[in-house]
Amino acid sequence: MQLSKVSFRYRRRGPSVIQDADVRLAPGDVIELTGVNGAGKSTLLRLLAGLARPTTGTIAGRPEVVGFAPDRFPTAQPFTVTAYLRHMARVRGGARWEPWAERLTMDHLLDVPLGELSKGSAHKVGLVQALMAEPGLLILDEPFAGLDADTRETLPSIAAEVAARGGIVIASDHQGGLRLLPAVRHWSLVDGHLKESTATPPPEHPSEDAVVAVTVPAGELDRFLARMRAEGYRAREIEETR
Ligand SMILES: Nc1ncnc2c1ncn2[C@@H]1O[C@H](COP(=O)(O)OP(=O)(O)OP(=O)(O)O)[C@@H](O)[C@H]1O
Repeated sequence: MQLSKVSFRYRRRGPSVIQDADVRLAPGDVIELTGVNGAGKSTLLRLLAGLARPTTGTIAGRPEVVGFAPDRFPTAQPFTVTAYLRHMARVRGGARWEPWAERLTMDHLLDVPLGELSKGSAHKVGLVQALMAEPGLLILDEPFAGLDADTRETLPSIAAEVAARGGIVIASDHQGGLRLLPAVRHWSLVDGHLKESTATPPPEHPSEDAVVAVTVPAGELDRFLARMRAEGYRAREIEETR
């Protein structure tokens, strides 16, 4: 996917929110987008999603299936969570939403009307509708805001899995939630200009390794190891010696 000299302004004589963004996204990229409030992160994400069109410049090669989880999921809709997700699954050609709802621990929310959801719960519904169609481009606007600890921990592995099957993942994030993943690209928006920084933020504990042993049911071993590796840890099976 290629952005070529992309600029965007909301009003004809208004200021350019995005100026001359020239950037390429490759399958498997995970990108963290930062910038101060009002820098234009949501605007850039909407341009990438195809929900807004560049004022000038072009965006080419957008993957066919785009999943977009907005920063504020629109809850003013007369559905329960299940009815909404079923509807979205039909729109998405029979996509499976149930495994995602389970993974994001939403069982207790399924019968709740959208309008009665808390901010974090509504956000999870937005995540499920974005993930269910196996997007080639997954766009997450402030995905960690308001999420409970379990879901915050799950999200990086989900991003890594989407990338591992060739999807592009881009998330605006103030909280560094994706930084543990290996090979994350860092974009920042400053005065309308999109900059890529090559410097990876230093690990929190640069020279210290801790080794832990974890016991998991044999049937879950492969999934557990894959999840740990997706999050950038070195993980291997140890032969039981006792
Ligand atoms: N619909 C709109 N009409 C006019 N201006 C808008 C509109 N939406 C956003 N803007 C302006 O565009 C600029 C960028 O907004 P945007 O929401 O993209 O920033 P952001 O980086 O996502 O901010 P935040 O971190 O607060 O979510 C801001 O100056 C904002 O006021």
